[in-house]
Amino acid sequence: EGALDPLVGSAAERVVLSDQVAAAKWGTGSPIEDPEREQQVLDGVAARAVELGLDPEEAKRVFRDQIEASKLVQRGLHAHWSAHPDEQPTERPDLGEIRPELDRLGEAILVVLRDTDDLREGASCPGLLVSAYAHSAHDLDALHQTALGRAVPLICS
Ligand SMILES: C=C(O[C@@H]1C=C(C(=O)O)C=C[C@H]1O)C(=O)O
Repeated sequence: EGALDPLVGSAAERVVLSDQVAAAKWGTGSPIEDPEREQQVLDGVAARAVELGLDPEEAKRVFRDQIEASKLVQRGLHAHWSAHPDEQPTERPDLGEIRPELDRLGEAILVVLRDTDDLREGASCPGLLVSAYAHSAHDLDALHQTALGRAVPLICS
């Protein structure tokens, strides 16, 4: 497995978990975008980055992309479900149970960001990133591949 596979794999897990977020919000009138929760996520990321010895601004930049990727999935699924009512979710997951899972994935992403700090500055990073993307995207449909592409462009610093 390549050196960036764990990092891109965790970003892919976050993108896939966003399906549950989309289902939690579907039919409730809750907007996909929740700026207050985004700010909480980013504040938590910055604080944890400092503890881990990561540049908090860099960590926040990476997580702004994770958030955009999640909203891309949610918007894509809501559009799909509007057009294909037979594929709408039949159960509504509890957002309050999904967000702690997003937080756990966020922690995993921060730890692997720290573990790959030197590697991500090196000349080999773009090649490793493409290879990790290919491995993770293999199992994803087009929407989730697009979202994963949105999630990882700032990984090589
Ligand atoms: C994932 C959610 O949807 C959006 C994306 C967020 C994220 O990726 O962390 C946070 C808030 C929302 O703007 C959510 O509401 O939890």
